[in-house]
Formats: sequence, structure tokens, C-alpha cells
Amino acid sequence: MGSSVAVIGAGSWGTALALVLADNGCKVTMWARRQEVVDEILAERTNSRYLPDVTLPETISPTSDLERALADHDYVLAAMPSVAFRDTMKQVSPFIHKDTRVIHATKGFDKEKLNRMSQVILEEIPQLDARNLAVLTGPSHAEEVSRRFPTTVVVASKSRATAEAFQDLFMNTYFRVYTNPDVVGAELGGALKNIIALGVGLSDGLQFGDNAKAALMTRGLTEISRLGIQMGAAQMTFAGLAGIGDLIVTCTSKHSRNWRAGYQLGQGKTVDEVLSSMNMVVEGIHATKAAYALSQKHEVIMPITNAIFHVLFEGKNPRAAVEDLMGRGKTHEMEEVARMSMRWEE
Ligand SMILES: NC(=O)C1=CN([C@@H]2O[C@H](COP(=O)(O)OP(=O)(O)OC[C@H]3O[C@@H](n4cnc5c(N)ncnc54)[C@H](OP(=O)(O)O)[C@@H]3O)[C@@H](O)[C@H]2O)C=CC1
Ligand SMILES: O=C(CO)COP(=O)(O)O
Repeated sequence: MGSSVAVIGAGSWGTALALVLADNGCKVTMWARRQEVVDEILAERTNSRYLPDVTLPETISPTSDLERALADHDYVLAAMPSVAFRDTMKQVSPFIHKDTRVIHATKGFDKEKLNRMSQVILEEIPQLDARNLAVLTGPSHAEEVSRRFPTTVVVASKSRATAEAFQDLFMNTYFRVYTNPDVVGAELGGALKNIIALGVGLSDGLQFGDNAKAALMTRGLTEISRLGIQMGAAQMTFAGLAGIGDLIVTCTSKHSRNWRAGYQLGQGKTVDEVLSSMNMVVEGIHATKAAYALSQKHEVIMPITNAIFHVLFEGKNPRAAVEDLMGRGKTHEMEEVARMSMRWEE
């Protein structure tokens, strides 16, 4: 038997990653907050609400008891929605020691302090050695990973040894893992692309075309990079799996919850109607609020994020938001790059 891994979170992503680990020979204990999920896995070997049609092997043991989940582990993986992240880390903290290697796969911001998830982990688990912490992100829908479709992700950690340990833990023939030392960029890329996917869904719901989709994705990546660089990320990360890679999959996949939510908004539903029709998390809605505040704090211009904020939280008509975006003052395309390397010839 390989390593023991405690997976905290039994939604779609926690379950799909537990499957990857089980395929790699790990002994997985997966914590679900509801006993019904545990009972279903024990009786049927399925988690039908989150990953229908997928059979879970016996090497994944479910439990709703956090202490039991964390009793004996070499690694911990946290994969729950960002709104539940801080509270869950508080509960997890007593069972984690300094040398535990912890990785999270959550794409969002802390609603209290707007912190990234790795910052929340270190705040709530202060005994943890920061070098043992990593994030797993990149273009990877649970529905496809659980069907063992080829997928690439990135593990970012400040420590090369930690990044490579998690690379070894997760990597297999259908799940290819790259490493990256830029934790800030990896986390921001994953969290901020959800806002743009909402925007693309909105645009599609309004029946705009592929030109609008390409514009939102490209200019979306520009503003993601702009905020990211200001917050300490490396620009190159946004050209990789955690940036453009995840942006592409979330803006174009039929599996994307963020795209789907945006599409319904574009068709005239309210935020409350959309949320009550989805049985899974829509991180982009929370991320829009956080990114709007972060853009003001860091004095970074994020026109698409601002437009989506006004639609989601101030009742602005989506068509009016698009008109305002298109009617903004003239600007250069490559403002940051221009400052660094590009010059007009005259
Ligand atoms: N699904 C995917 O393809 C991917 C998801 N991610 C990220 O992973 C994270 C988790 O998403 P995902 O698994 O998809 O979410 P899901 O919506 O599939 O599942 C949510 C899970 O979180 C639990 N949960 C919900 N609210 C709370 C709460 N307040 N306290 C504790 N637990 C709670 C749910 O438990 P219950 O059943 O009891 O409500 C359920 O187990 C997100 O940040 C997402 O962006 C990243 C990459 C891919
Ligand atoms: O992050 C994801 C894919 O990489 C999941 O995106 P959605 O939450 O929009 O489904």
C-alpha cells in the first residue's frame, strides 16, 4: 500500500482527486460533512450528487468524523468551497502537526480578509511549517478526471521538495502534474478565471458571439495578470496551466458551473434564481466581490470584473454593462508590456 492521504471535502473535486490518489495506490480517508454521503459511499460506492455514474474503490474510506479522517495520514488534501474553507481549517488544525504536508485545491478567496487559501491555512494552522504547503490548480473538471480523461495540472509550493512530493503523489498516466514555485500566481489564476467564465456565460446567454468570447478571455487574462502582478505573482504563471489553461477550460466547457451560472444570468434570471437552481458551488460569484475589493485596494483597473460586479450585486442590466465596457475611453493593448519592453517606432 502507498501513502495515506486524508482528503477533506467530498464534493465533486475532493471525490475526483480521491479517485486519482486511489488509482495511484494510496489509502484515502475522505471526510464528508454529511453522514448521508458517507452512508451512500459505504453502501453503493457512489457519491451520486456530486459525481454521478462513478464507482469509488474500497481504498477510499469515507467518514464524517474529522478526527478519524486525520488520525493516520502522510498527506492532507483540502478541497472544499472557499466559503467553508476557514471554518474547516479551524476544525482541522488540532490534528495537524508541523511536518504534515498539506495541499489545497480550492479556487477562491477568504470572505473575511480576502486572503488566498494558503494564507488562510497558515493563519488557522500556525504550527504548520510553511514549506510543507502547496496548491493544486489548473484546467481540470472533476467530471473528466473521474473518467480518467487526460488532464494536466500544476502544483505550486515555495518548496521544491514539497512540490515534487505532491507531483509524485498525484501524477499518473492520465493526470500529468507540473510544478511551479509561484504560489500567489497559481492561487490567483485559479480564483480569478471564474469571474471571466461567468462573464463569458453572460455573453453567451445574451446570444453574443465568439468574438465577444475571445475578447472577454483575452482582456480578462490581462486584468487577471494586472492584479496578480500587483499582488506579487509572476507574470509567466498566467501564461501557463493556472492562468490561460484554466481560463480556457472554464470559459468553454459544458461542465463549468461558473459559465452555466453566467449563461442563466444572461438569459434574464436573478442571482438568487441561478444559485437555487445549482446544486454545486459557483465560486465566481464570491470571487467577483473579493476581486472588486482587491482591485480597489491595490488600485488596479479591472473593467470586466467591475462590470460583472455591477450586474451581480447592483442589479445592472447585462446589456448596459456590455455597452459601458465597449464605450470606455481609448487605451493601448499592451500597457504593462509597453512599459517594460515595447516601444513605438516614432
Ligand atoms: N469540481 C471541479 O471540477 C473543480 C473544483 N475546484 C474547486 O474545488 C473547490 C470545491 O469545489 P467542488 O468540490 O467542485 O464543490 P461541490 O459543489 O461539488 O461540493 C461542495 C462540497 O463542499 C461541501 N460544503 C458546502 N458548503 C459547506 C460548508 N459551509 N461547510 C463545509 N462543507 C461545505 C459540500 O458538502 P454538502 O454535500 O454537505 O453540502 C460538498 O461536499 C472549489 O473551490 C472549486 O472551485 C477546482 C477544480 C475543479
Ligand atoms: O476550476 C474548474 C476547472 O478547472 C471548475 O470550474 P467550475 O467551478 O466553473 O466548474
